[in-house]
Amino acid sequence: MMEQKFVDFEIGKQKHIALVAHDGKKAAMVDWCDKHKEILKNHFLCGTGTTARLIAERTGLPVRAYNSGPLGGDQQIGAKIVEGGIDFMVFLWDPLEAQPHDPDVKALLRIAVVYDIPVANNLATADFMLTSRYMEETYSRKVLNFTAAVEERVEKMK
Ligand SMILES: O=C(CO)COP(=O)(O)O
Repeated sequence: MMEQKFVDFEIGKQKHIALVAHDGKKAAMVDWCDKHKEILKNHFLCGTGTTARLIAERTGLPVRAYNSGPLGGDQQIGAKIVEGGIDFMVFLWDPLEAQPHDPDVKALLRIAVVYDIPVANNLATADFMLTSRYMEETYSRKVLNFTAAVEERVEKMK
């Protein structure tokens, strides 16, 4: 039997949301979280170190804090996406400021696409996502079947 190229991963009704913002976007992120805290409180929240702390302090919501972005926080969140522990992300990256950890930023954005998780990179998209009917439902995201992909690659490399 031909192996499926993609497999379904379910995003539950309760989302595992990563919140990440560059310095120039932190105020906007904190304001946005405060404005939407009645919705956000129904989900599991996490974020890069500084962003998570600022959101938790302003809103009173529990936000699991990973390392600060430039110190590996983006990579930790990327790893969690790979493991299936994060399935929704608001990442307000700053288009007007160079980042020392730009490769990590790119890697996180890339892995979010690979794992087909909803990602907002600006407030308008974040608003659309948060008011989507899928916030109240489960959603089936499509992820490349890595078992089949590895099998195929191993056969090819032999
Ligand atoms: O740099 C970041 C994302 O790339 C954010 O990290 P902090 O939330 O620790 O500032």
